[in-house]
Amino acid sequence: MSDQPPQHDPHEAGPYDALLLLSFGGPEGPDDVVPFLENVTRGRGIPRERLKEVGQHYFLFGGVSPINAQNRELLHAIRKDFAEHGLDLPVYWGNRNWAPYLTDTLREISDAGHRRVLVLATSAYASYSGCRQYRENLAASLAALAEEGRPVPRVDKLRHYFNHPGFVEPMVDATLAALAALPEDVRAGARLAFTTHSIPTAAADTSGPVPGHGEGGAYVAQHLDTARVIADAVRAATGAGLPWELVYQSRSGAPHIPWLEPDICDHLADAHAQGAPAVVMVPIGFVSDHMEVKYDLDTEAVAKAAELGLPVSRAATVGSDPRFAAAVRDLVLERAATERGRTPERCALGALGPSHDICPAGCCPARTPLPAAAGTD
Ligand SMILES: CC1=C(CCC(=O)O)c2cc3nc(cc4[nH]c(cc5[nH]c(cc1n2)c(C)c5CCC(=O)O)c(CCC(=O)O)c4C)C(CCC(=O)O)=C3C
Ligand SMILES: [Fe+2]
Repeated sequence: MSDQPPQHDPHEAGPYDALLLLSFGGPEGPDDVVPFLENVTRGRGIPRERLKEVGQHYFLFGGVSPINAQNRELLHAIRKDFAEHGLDLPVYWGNRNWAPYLTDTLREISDAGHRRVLVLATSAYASYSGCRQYRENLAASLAALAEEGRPVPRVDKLRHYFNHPGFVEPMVDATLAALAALPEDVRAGARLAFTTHSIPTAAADTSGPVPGHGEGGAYVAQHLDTARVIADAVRAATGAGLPWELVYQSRSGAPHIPWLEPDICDHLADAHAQGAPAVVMVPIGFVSDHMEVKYDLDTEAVAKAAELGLPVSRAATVGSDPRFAAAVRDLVLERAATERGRTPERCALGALGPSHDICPAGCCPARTPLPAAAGTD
């Protein structure tokens, strides 16, 4: 037991002097699509055919990804929450792959005199793509600042928040709403399909330590933990224990490289063949209803379901839910307290417990090692 009070000081973000919302970025018009895809795929060996196809997904939506508007809303929600709770911490926004670019935002942060920056990535789980790649981009941008002779702020990254109640509870409500949107006669037998981005199995197997489960596998273990919490809450709310499964979407690698399966579309076909009357798709792997949700689920998977004659509905992601904004404040205050040498309470649902604050050495390695900020290596 600690002799310190478990609460965090509700107004104290020190030693931090800024929060940076770090996201993926997306195109905002037809002319942006190709340069955006070039930014995303530089050096990643994605087949040309796949790129053409993904470009078409964006063109179908006028060349506009919803992700930037969603991040502007999240930024607004976080600033509003901080202001309402007397937390005086400036919040900035930068992206890995589109304007506002991370390097430009960090330059602004440095020029404003900030020296300790906490980073909230719009990715809730471990994995190379969801964590280290963001840290590599941070390191590259900080190196650019050093090159320009600017003061380089120290950056830390908030822990993975997949199991924070402020992330999970909005998804429980969204799942219940999606269930209610199904025709009444198929609701009772509906299946829950929790979806996330597929990644290469090699990346999944090295995605970081899992408490009590050994060295790798955090990506799948964390998703299963969140899925189970939501499924249990849905059972508690409806009295019906619906069958559920974790499935994958948005695979992009060459066919001979194994990626996590089953794909959502194959899952819909299997569920239908097994007599499932309906499926609720719950995209727990994503923070907002961006293109992977709007195209891969709402367009492609919905078309597949229509072809099968299988009723489906899709749960909303957390987006800018005030509970998520409050969770961000909680995570900031928690980490700030930890940095000040306190032992704050660390909120987490599920069986895995709160994730590590600092990524351990060798965590979610890249195929080609690059410098990474905000971690042990
Ligand atoms: C785990 C994960 C997340 C979730 C965590 C997080 O959110 O970070 C995520 C999010 C996103 N992925 C996105 C877009 C893309 N991802 C691609 C490619 C890839 N993603 C991967 C993984 C992930 N991706 C991987 C292993 C690749 C293969 C190439 C490589 O090894 O790096 C490609 C290239 C074309 C293609 O092949 O699909 C695009 C265009 C957008 C923006 C959507 C919008 O514009 O609204 C978002 C939020
Ligand atoms: Fe992606």
